Amino acid sequence: MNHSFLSSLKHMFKLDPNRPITENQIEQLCHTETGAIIVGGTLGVTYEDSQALLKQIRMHGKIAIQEISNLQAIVPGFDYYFIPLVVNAQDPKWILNVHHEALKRYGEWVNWNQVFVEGYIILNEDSSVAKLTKSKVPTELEDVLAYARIVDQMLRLPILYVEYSGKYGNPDWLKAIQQIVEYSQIFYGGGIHSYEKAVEMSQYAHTIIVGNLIYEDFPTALKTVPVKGVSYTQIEE
Ligand SMILES: CC(C)=CCC/C(C)=C/CC/C(C)=C/CC/C(C)=C/CC/C(C)=C/CC/C(C)=C/CC/C(C)=C/COP(=O)(O)OP(=O)(O)O
Ligand SMILES: O=P(O)(O)OC[C@@H](O)CO
Ligand SMILES: [Mg+2]
Repeated sequence: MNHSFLSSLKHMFKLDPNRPITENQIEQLCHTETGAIIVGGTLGVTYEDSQALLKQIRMHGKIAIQEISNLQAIVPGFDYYFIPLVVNAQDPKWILNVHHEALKRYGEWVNWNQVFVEGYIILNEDSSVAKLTKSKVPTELEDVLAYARIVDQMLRLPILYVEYSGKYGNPDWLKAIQQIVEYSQIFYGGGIHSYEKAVEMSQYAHTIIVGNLIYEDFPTALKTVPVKGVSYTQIEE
């Protein structure tokens, strides 16, 4: 592991610019021990909504990361940018075509020290992201591990994002992924709806991400963050 910022992240919240949240709720999220706040979603993400979230996160001094999902909504001023690359997408637009388009427009202004590419494996076929990217969702572990090897060993991407968006994943699969990954930081996201689930997936992922729960059960979302000094079970680096 050679990315000190990434390796400091145990937990992150993901705010969807397309969903309503109050200023007070953002303040409460920022005052937890979460490592950073990601701004991103699959559908209906606009420049204005993303910028409004950035402003509020900034007010509370938390690290703000934009996860870019469409070209029209790239907002300058975030601390970091995460660029998804969906390795099981079947629609070529979402493999590298959209990235090519982005770099044609913005390539000369990108500060690469702020950018991390995320190799996404989409594992919930009912999620918006699976439908948008026409992802081929594996049903066998051996296929998942082959995708993980593409991200980790073949492409050497800094982040392997195991994405179950909207559904809790299979901890055995995460454990198997953890056992073969050597380089990438493992992000896990999907269906974390309690502190216990956060602890369970933190055994197998370096970083867990909580999204929908913020909008469905705010008090429980706050409770998924490890308390200062009482961290989740640490995984060996
Ligand atoms: C000038 C300046 C500020 C430059 C900085 C910008 C920068 C670093 C540019 C780099 C150039 C570049 C390569 C940009 C990439 C552009 C781009 C549009 C990439 C597409 C990425 C992609 C494959 C998107 C598909 C969707 C996806 C993977 C989204 C990720 C987020 C996600 C999975 C959210 C979960 O969805 P959610 O909304 O929660 O789902 P539900 O609705 O079901 O809940
Ligand atoms: O919304 P949930 O299911 O928490 O998933 C979080 C994140 O992985 C979505 O990109
Ligand atoms: Mg969501």
